Amino acid sequence: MMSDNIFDFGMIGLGVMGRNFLLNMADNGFSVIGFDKDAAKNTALEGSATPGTTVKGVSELSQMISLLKRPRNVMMLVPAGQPVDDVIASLLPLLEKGDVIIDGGNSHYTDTLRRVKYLREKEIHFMGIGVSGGEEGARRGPSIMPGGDLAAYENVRPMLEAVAAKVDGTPCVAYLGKEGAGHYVKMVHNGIEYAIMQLISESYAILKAAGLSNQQLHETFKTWNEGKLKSFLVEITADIFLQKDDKTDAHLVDVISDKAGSKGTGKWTSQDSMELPVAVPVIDTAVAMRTLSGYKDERIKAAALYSTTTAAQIVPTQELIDKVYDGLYFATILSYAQGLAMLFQASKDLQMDIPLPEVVSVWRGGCIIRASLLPVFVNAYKQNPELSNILLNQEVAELVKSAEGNTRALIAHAAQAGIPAAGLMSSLAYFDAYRSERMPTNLIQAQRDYFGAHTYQRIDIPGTFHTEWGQQ
Ligand SMILES: NC(=O)C1=CN([C@@H]2O[C@H](COP(=O)(O)OP(=O)(O)OC[C@H]3O[C@@H](n4cnc5c(N)ncnc54)[C@H](OP(=O)(O)O)[C@@H]3O)[C@@H](O)[C@H]2O)C=CC1
Ligand SMILES: O=C(CO)[C@H](O)[C@H](O)COP(=O)(O)O
Repeated sequence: MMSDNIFDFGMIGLGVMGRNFLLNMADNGFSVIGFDKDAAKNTALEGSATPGTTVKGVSELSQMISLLKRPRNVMMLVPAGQPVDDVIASLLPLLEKGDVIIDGGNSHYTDTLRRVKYLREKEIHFMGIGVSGGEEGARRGPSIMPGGDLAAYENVRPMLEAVAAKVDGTPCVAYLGKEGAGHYVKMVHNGIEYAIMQLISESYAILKAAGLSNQQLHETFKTWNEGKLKSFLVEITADIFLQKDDKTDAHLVDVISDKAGSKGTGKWTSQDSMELPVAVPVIDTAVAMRTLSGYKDERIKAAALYSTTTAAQIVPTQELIDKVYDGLYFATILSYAQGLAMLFQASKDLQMDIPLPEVVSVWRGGCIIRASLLPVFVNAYKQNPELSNILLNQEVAELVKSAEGNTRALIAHAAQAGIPAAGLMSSLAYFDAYRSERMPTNLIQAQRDYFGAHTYQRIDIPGTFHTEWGQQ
């Protein structure tokens, strides 16, 4: 017979992430128990456990809680929103003061702030933790972004460090700030994820228009993944081009609908960037392009109405591939720059104390946006932990400048050929604005004052001014 209080860790929600995270914990020597109301998921959990590990699945929440060691560590990996509140409500009568609840899903940080306050009053520790790496990451080593209750973090830290991805022996987990910080960092991680995915899809469009076959696209991305673009997203893109459809003779990528889905984190990043405000136009563009992808019926009509009459200058294939390589590299750096600038500002404005050196270190392994660029950013923050934008770091500047010429040529090519490349274009437009000592926004100030008496400042005399425009 099983004795009481034998399990180290409990999981609620045994879907893609919960099941794999729990199996990962078990492989690392922890005794784990999972709850899912769907009995089939409990059976599947136990059935996929590594022999010799201690894994149990139950269909009664109270049973799971009664079998946990005290103080209890309970994590949930359920859909964001109401399900998280429902789980908390069902846990409260079963838990005791000092127990720990962890929300590992993609919750909005404002929900996390609310839940932290609510549970603090009940003397229950609550942590919002971002988990990234998808199914494989959860199983073999995710990147983990904890925030909130520091005492609770110290309690679960050995477990999180054991299951996290490792880079050079260092676990990809660190305390990333107060209250909602873990979920804030994960939200911005996903914003950057959206941006890079958009940029890769534009690169694909340009190369496909130049006549590259799926085999050639595979080889190109595979080669890129051996160089400066080495990253998880480039690696899986190379694989995708090889995948054959099991229903037709086609490559799978060619029969997938071009309407892209989303669950909300990219949109939240854009929304919150505007609240701060911080400019993240590549992320905004990525969100907008997913939205536009949904206008399928209208796009079919517009394609007939506006069939392109533009013709790009013919560029030899290898030359074009090199331009796309640099353009994608340039725009990828710009995507990280915008997301990290947002975290810098949010950390201060929302009093979250997000340590950017730790954020980029945690992103080096396990997560969807892991890339060989991350150590460069780690160095940048080592030199200056208060760096407001990584574009101001000398090493980053050299990398950006090395790719700038080809990026401009690539964007000119895309514009001439009528290939949508809004993310790439937006990255260059941001770069050109960011490196402008004087922007043309003096004219906007003049217009605002002209029609609305909104006043303006001068470059030569301090103070605030208004002019009765046109009365000369
Ligand atoms: N999939 C991914 O790549 C990643 C997902 N995430 C986030 O992790 C979380 C979980 O995602 P994922 O595992 O993919 O989702 P799944 O849909 O695969 O699994 C969700 C699980 O939550 C359970 N559940 C839903 N509502 C409730 C509820 N009210 N009470 C108890 N259990 C509930 C479901 O149970 P049942 O089906 O039996 O109702 C299911 O087992 C989400 O927040 C997601 O955004 C984070 C990183 C990566
Ligand atoms: O968090 C994740 C990866 O980091 C999830 O896979 C998330 O669902 C991706 O976002 P979306 O579904 O909106 O594309």
